[in-house]
Amino acid sequence: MGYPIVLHLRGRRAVVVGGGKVAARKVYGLLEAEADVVVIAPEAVPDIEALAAKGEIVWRKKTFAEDDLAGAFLVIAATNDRNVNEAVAQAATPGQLVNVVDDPERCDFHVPAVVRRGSLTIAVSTEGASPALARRIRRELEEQYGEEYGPYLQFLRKARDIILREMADDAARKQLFRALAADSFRQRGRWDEELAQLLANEKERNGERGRES
Ligand SMILES: C[C@@]1(CC(=O)O)C2=NC(=C\c3[nH]c(c(CCC(=O)O)c3CC(=O)O)Cc3[nH]c(c(CC(=O)O)c3CCC(=O)O)/C=C3\N/C(=C\2)[C@@H](CCC(=O)O)[C@]3(C)CC(=O)O)/[C@H]1CCC(=O)O
Ligand SMILES: NC(=O)c1ccc[n+]([C@@H]2O[C@H](COP(=O)([O-])OP(=O)(O)OC[C@H]3O[C@@H](n4cnc5c(N)ncnc54)[C@H](O)[C@@H]3O)[C@@H](O)[C@H]2O)c1
Repeated sequence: MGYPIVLHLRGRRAVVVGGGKVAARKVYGLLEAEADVVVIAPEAVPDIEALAAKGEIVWRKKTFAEDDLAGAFLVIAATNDRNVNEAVAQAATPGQLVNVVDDPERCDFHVPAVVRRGSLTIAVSTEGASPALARRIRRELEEQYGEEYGPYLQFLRKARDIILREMADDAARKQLFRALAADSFRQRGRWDEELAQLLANEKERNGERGRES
C-alpha cells in the first residue's frame, strides 16, 4: 500500500514528457502546486500550447532525450508510446520521483483524484484499481465540501494563530480547536464573532481560577 504524503513543489522543477490530454491534466495539478513545469513533446494539445504562450510553463517542442531530466525533482512520463515512457523511467536518476502514466509498477508515486478548497486538500486513491472510481468519489466530495470551505479554512488558519498565541492551556486549546472544526460552528457562519466570545469566556475562566488559588 502506498504512503500518502503532500509534496511541496514550489519552485521545484517538474518535467512532463508528452503533451496529450493526460499530460495536460498532470500539468494543471503541478501548476496548482506552483511547480516549475517543463513539458517535452513534439506536439501538444491546445491547453499546453496556451500555457506555454502565457509563460506559465516551458514547452520544449521536441522528442524526449535523456538530458531533458536534468534538474528535475519530479518526472512524469505521459507519452502514448510505452517504449518512450520506459526510456524516461530508465533515464531518471535514483533521487528523482517518477510517475509513468501507463505503468503503475514503474511508478515511485501515482497521482490521486483531488478536491481543493483553499488550504483543504482531499485526495482519493484506488492504487490504480479504478481511476474511474477515484474520479466519481472526487465528484461526490466536491458536492459535499463546497467552495465555502475556502474562506472557512482561511478563518481556521487565522484562528489557530490567535489561539496558539493567546491561550497557554493545552486542554483548553484542544477543546477550542475542535469547537471551531465542528460543522455546526461552520454552518452558523458567525466565525469571528464566536471566536472572540469563546476566547473571552476562556480568559474569564482563567481569571476566576487565578482568584481561587
Ligand atoms: C485520479 C487521476 C489523477 C490524474 O491523472 O490527475 C488518475 N487517473 C485519472 C483518470 C482516469 N484514468 C484512466 C481513466 C479511464 C477509466 C479507467 O481506465 O478506469 C480515467 C477516468 C477519466 O479519464 O475520466 C485510465 C488509466 N489510468 C491509469 C492507466 C494505466 C494503467 O492502469 O495501467 C489507465 C488506463 C489507460 C489505458 O490504457 O487506456 C493509471 C493511473 N491513473 C491514475 C490517476 C493513477 C492511479 C490513481 C488511482 O487509482 O487512484 C495511475 C496508476 C497513474 C497516474 O496517472 O498517476 C485521474 C482522475 C482525475 C479526476 O477526475 O479527478
Ligand atoms: N494515467 C492516466 O491517468 C491515464 C489515463 C488515460 C490514458 N493513459 C495512458 O496515457 C497515455 C497518453 O494518453 P494521452 O491521451 O495523453 O495521449 P495523446 O496521444 O493525446 O498524447 C501523446 C503525447 O505524447 C507525445 N509524444 C509521443 N512521443 C514522444 C516522444 N518521443 N517524446 C516526447 N513526447 C512524445 C505526443 O507528441 C503527444 O503530445 C495513453 O497512451 C494511455 O496509455 C493514462
